[in-house]
Amino acid sequence: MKLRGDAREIYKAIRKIILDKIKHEEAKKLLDDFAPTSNKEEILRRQEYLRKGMENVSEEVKEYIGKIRSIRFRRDYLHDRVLIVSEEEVEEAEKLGLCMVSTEPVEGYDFVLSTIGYGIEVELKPYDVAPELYVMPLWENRDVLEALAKLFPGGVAGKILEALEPLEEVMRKKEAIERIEEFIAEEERRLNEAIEEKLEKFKLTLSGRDLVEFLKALKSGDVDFLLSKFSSLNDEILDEIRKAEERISEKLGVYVEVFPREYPIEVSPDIVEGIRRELEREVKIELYLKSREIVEEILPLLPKLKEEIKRAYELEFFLAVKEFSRGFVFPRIEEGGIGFVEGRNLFIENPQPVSYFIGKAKDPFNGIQEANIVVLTGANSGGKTSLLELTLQVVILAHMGFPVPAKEAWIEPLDEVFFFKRKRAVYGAGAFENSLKALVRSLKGKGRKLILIDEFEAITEPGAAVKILAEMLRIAHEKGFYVIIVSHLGEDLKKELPFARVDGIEASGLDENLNLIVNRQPKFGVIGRSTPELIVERLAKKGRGEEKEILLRVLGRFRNGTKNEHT
Ligand SMILES: Nc1ncnc2c1ncn2[C@@H]1O[C@H](COP(=O)(O)OP(=O)(O)OP(=O)(O)O)[C@@H](O)[C@H]1O
Repeated sequence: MKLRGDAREIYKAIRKIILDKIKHEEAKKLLDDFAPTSNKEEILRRQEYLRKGMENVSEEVKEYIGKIRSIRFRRDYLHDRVLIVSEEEVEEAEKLGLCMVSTEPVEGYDFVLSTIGYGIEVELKPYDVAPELYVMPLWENRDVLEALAKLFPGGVAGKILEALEPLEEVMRKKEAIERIEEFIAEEERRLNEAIEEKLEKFKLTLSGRDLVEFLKALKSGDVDFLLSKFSSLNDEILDEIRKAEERISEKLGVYVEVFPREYPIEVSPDIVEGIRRELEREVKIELYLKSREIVEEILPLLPKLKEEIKRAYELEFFLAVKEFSRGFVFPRIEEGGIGFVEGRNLFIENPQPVSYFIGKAKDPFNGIQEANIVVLTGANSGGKTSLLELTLQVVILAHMGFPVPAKEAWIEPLDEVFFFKRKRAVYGAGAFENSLKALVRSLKGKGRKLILIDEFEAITEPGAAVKILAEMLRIAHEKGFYVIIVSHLGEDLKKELPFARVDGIEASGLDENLNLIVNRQPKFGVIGRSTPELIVERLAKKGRGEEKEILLRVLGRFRNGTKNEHT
């Protein structure tokens, strides 16, 4: 279905309301598949799809959907390994583009892979040469897998999580190695403090008798005795160092000798760096080997994982549609015009529900004049424009295959929908000419059309407007188009077009806050008065001083005028 004139704006506004309820771009994209269509079967197919989708989705999944992200697997060039192959295999190996390829052993790599017996034996397959490229993105997105496992119990995400479990230990090591400087610095400080304390104590506990013996030994040159006095201290220091190293090793998962055996204890950055590099190398190999084991289990599950992520986005989409269309109804798709019962304008907060139809008078409109051309008249600010918009909302959503904001609705599939918004009252030839052209264009050709026009007369004088509109509406009538036109010229148009129905929205007065009391529900077949006197009255009551006087005089003219009409 084609959207003409300002109808596209309404479509965009509806889309925005729906899209604002969706977080993920991937889920937002699903709405693109719901562009309005004139194809009845397609509309029904979409209705069925949405009906089922909304039925099966519940609020509880929201929490998990929020955690879903697409998991991207990237082909990286890995600089930590070299692949040694035979001359014949070089081309194939290089094509993999995963790491350095050589026909002979080369120095400077953390580990060596080979098809010809130099290092770790591999086949020339990407998942053999670089299994981490498959495994690591999954490991890094465990939260996504966990959310998917909750959304689809028994699915592949849960299986992948299980397969990843053996990685836990090596990943813990890897993380610890990244913090090795921090661990060592902390232990170094602790050690120095502990030793300092021991030295302090040692000095304090040297008794007078010890001192006498010490001096005696010094005199006699008894070195062994002297050293024995310090050896217990030395043992204690060594013990502290060992304990500190044990604590570090526990964190790293391998034993490392970090500290020099002398006081004060100070580890040079070079040594830390050396230890780190060595540990990293070990962990890389371990990670490679573990990944290789895991990748075999995981590879066959990846296509299904992609599907699960897609389904999660679909759930998010269904959830948004469900939220958007709470209290809505799927319209019946049938011939004979457009109608809705208790329609609620999406752009108005807490709207008064309005029922309306054009074309055939189906239940509950039985007995009301049927017409393809309807003139909507009535009170200023009564809700005429809003009713045109509501009609558009219902029509557009119905053609999207969506539920519509009403209790009941039916729609004849249309080829084109035109909406001509009220243009500012500019009497310039340009505005008039353009609007006229647009209106004429809408009447051209054939097809099932709905044309909504908001106060065309605002841009020309009423006399001319009646002539133009009467003739145009007659053409629309002859062509079987549906037209709803908002106009204050109801009386004149009714005379010219007996086949048209004129409906009216009425204001019955002002409430205590001087707001217009309007029944937004049009009365069928009744010309609605535009009640400008109520606006004058409102301003008169609100006004002050001379302004008030002027307005009261104008109001008086209305009252007298009315009296005169009756007498
Ligand atoms: N069904 C409704 N429920 C509640 N408020 C409504 C409803 N329809 C319209 N309104 C409110 O009434 C006001 C006037 O609506 P609208 O512009 O549609 O009136 P109008 O008849 O086209 O006015 P005008 O004669 O000035 O062109 C708006 O603020 C709108 O939000």
